[in-house]
Amino acid sequence: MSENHDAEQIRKGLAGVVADHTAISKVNPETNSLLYRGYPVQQLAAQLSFEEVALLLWTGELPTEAERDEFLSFERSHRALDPQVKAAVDLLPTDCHPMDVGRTAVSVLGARHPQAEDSSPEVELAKAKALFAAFPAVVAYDQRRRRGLAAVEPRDDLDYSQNFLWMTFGQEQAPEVVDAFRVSMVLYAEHSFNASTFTARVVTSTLADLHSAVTAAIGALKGPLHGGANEAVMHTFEEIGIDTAETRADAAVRAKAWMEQALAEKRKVMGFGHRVYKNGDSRVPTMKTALDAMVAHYGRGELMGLYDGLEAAMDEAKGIKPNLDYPAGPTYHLMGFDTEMFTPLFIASRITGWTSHIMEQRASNALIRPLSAYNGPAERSL
Ligand SMILES: CC(=O)SCCNC(=O)CCNC(=O)[C@H](O)C(C)(C)COP(=O)(O)OP(=O)(O)OC[C@H]1O[C@@H](n2cnc3c(N)ncnc32)[C@H](O)[C@@H]1OP(=O)(O)O
Ligand SMILES: O=C([O-])CC(=O)C(=O)O
Repeated sequence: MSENHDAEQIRKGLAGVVADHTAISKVNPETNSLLYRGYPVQQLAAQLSFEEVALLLWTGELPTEAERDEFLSFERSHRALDPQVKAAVDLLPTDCHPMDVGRTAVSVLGARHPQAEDSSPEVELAKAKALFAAFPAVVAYDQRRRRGLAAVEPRDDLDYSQNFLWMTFGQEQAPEVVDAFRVSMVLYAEHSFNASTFTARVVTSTLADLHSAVTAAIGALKGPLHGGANEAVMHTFEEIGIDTAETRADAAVRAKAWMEQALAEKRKVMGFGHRVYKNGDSRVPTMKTALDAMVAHYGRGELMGLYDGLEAAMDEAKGIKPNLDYPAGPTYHLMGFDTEMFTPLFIASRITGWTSHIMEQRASNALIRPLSAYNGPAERSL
């Protein structure tokens, strides 16, 4: 085929283009539902650990008790911060973006992997599991070093979510906090052909290795139109101004006025809208329940005034609904993470979805290479 294509064939942003099959998840905007391997995400978030959900995504089935226990012990024994990764992170300034730290850490883990160039199914699954286990220590250490604190060793008597929070804050957290964190991990894990997952599939389609694909996916996740929106939500709250002494109703009034002004200035407000869901994101109610629990736990009702005010004003003006990043941002804020750390938390979760897609792409590969409609100068001579 030549590159003489009609401009009408262009689907800007690949909107509405069906690029391939996937058996990993189904996003259905008509029923406002999301299934992981056939199971509604709400049920998974209510009943399963994040470790079990990870196994489901990778293998396609819920683990047996023996499979689960084997993975739990693997995960616990692969949590420690690799000294070489720590050394690489220490070379990075403490004011660089934490997504750059995450991207660098995955790249270093890839380069140091003893089977870096082996992409056989068994090795690839083992790489995915090891990355899942290793990444929390990177985020936790990065959060701590920015506060001038030393790394905290993992504890193998704690589950994934408990240990993640332990390594970050050096304290065991209340069960409701751990549970809200677990729910966020389950909800962020997988969402079909979103920009970062598609990036991972494009890289895999060239037959590159898993760590290269995940490193590229992290780059795609960083932007505020995708994963970076959870951080951006908190910046919006900060721009409006968080006043812990304010009533919920007063905060809502201020937030509404801020949103009206922002929309009048044609600003995009992060945390709202979605390429696929046009009538609300299937994951928001579950994440909002987790946020409500954190608001009650930390006694921070005024934050929900900002939340309600922005949501109502956006709905009134444009009918645009919040996406998952909207409740997730303030949830992580209440837990004590710095705002810039929110998107690396998304990485920790999405490693499961990305690596599942990498394995699916590799198992049925075709190089991803679309066409373009040339609109540069006509042929000319020097
Ligand atoms: C986990 C995730 O990655 S979820 C997504 C996280 N991203 C964000 O929250 C970023 C903010 N949202 C957005 O930019 C968009 O809604 C996207 C990129 C997510 C999806 O957008 P698309 O499907 O490409 O729709 P598009 O950006 O063209 O928006 C359609 C219309 O709605 C408006 N719109 C969409 N989202 C927003 C928003 N958040 N704030 C203000 N206006 C918006 C657009 O300005 C546009 O209006 P127009 O037709 O008058 O020009
Ligand atoms: O599906 C998308 O485009 C973005 C999204 O919600 C996700 O990746 O979780």
